[in-house]
Amino acid sequence: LPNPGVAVAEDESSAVISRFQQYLQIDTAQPSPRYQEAADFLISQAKSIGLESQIIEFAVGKPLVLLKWAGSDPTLPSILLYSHTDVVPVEQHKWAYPAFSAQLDSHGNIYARGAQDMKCVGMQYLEAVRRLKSSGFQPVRSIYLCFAPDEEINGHDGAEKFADSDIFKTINVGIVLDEGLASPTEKYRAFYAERSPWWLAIKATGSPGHGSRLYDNSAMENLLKSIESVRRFRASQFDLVKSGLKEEGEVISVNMVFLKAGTPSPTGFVMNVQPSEAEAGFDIRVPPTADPEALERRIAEEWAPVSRNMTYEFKSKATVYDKFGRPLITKTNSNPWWVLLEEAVRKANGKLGKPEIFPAATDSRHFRFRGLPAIGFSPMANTPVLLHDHNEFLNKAEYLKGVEIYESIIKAYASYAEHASNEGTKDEL
Ligand SMILES: CSCC[C@H](NC(C)=O)C(=O)O
Ligand SMILES: [Zn+2]
Ligand SMILES: [Zn+2]
Repeated sequence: LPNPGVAVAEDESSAVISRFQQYLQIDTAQPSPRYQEAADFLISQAKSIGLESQIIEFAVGKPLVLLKWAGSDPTLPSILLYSHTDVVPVEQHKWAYPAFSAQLDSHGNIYARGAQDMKCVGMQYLEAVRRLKSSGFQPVRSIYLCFAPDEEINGHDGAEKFADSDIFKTINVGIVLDEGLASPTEKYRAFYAERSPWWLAIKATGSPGHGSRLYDNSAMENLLKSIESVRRFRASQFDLVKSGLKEEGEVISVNMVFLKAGTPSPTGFVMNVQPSEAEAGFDIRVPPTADPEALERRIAEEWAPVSRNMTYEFKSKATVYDKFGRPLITKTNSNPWWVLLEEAVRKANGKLGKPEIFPAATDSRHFRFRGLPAIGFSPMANTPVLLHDHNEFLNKAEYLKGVEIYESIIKAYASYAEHASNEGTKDEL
C-alpha cells in the first residue's frame, strides 16, 4: 500500500520547488531588472508565512524588501538573513533552456540565471522560516530577511544605503548571513572575508615612428615591459595556489581585461605606424591579509614607472580596511556565530570545509565595513560553481537539503540568548 506520509512529503517538496521556480522566473537581470515583480512575489510569500513586511526604496524603482519575525527578547541584536534580488545577464543562445524558465530536467537540475547566485538562498531562508514557524518554534532574537537590489552593480543603491540607514540602526543587527559559493565536493564552503577589487588602467606614451624602425621608448614597448612584469607577479601568486601553499582567496590575483592601442583605419588598423599611446586594464583582487601599500608601490615602481613614460589610474579601488582601520575580516576564532554555524550544519548532517576568503566581492563588505560580522554561505554541495556562467543550475535535492541546513542554522542563531562578544565590534574600540 502507498505510504500516505511519503505522498504528503512529496506534495510539500513539489510546492517548495515550484515556489523556487516562480522566483527564478522573474527576470531580474541587470541592467533592467524587474524589481517590482520580485518585490510583489516576496511580499506575497511573506504574507503566506505570516511575517511583517515593508518595502524601502533607497533609489527610485529599486525596492528593498525587509521582512521580520519578531523575537521574544527585543533587547538582543537581531539576525539578518541577507540576499540580493538582481542577477547577471545571460547569453541566451548559449543556454540549453530559456534562462528564466527554471526548467527542471530529468536529473532534477533546475536551470535558471540566479539558481546559484543567489535566488536559491533567498528562497531557502523563506522556506526554512516557513517551516520553523509552522512547527511552533519561537525565536528569542528577531529575524530579518532582506532582499536587496543592485548587488551585481556594486550595491550602492542597495546594501550600502541600507547599511547606512536609520532603519538599519533600528533593527540592531548582530550577525549577517550572505552568499557564498557552490562546492563541487560534499563539503559546504563558508567565507569570513573577501578580496577587494582594484580596477587599474595603466597607460604608456612613447615616440611614434615608422612601423619598420627599431628604436627604444615606443609606447608599445613600454607597455609590454609592464605587462611582462604583471605576468611574472601573476605567475608567482598563481604558483602559491598551484603548490597548495595558499588558497585562491589568499593570494593577489591580477588579470588583464583590456588592451587599447593602435590607429583604427577603414580596413582594420593602420599597419605601418607605431602608436604614441597604449593602454591596458587589470582586474586586481587584494585579500585583506595583503599589504596594500606594498602593492601600490609595486604598481607605481614596476607596472607604471614614470621612468618608462607611464601613468596609472584606478577606475575603482576598494578598501581592505573597515571604517575603524582594521582588516575587513569576520573573526572565526572566538566568534560564537561561527561556532553555532558549524554545529548547526553538523546537526543537519552537513559537512563544512574550513573558513575561506571569498575570491570576488559581495554585499558582505558593506556590513563588515561597519564593523558587523558577516558570513558568506550558500548551502550547495556536490555542485559545480556556475555563478555568472551559462547553464547555471542547482539540483532539486541539494536545494531541499539546503532548506534543512538553514532551518538548523536559523534555529540555533535565533535561540542564542547570550550577548556575543563580537556583537557590535564597535564596542571593543
Ligand atoms: C564590486 S561590484 C562587483 C561585484 C562582483 N561580485 C561577484 C560575486 O561577481 C565582483 O566581484 O566583481
Ligand atoms: Zn551574488
Ligand atoms: Zn553575482
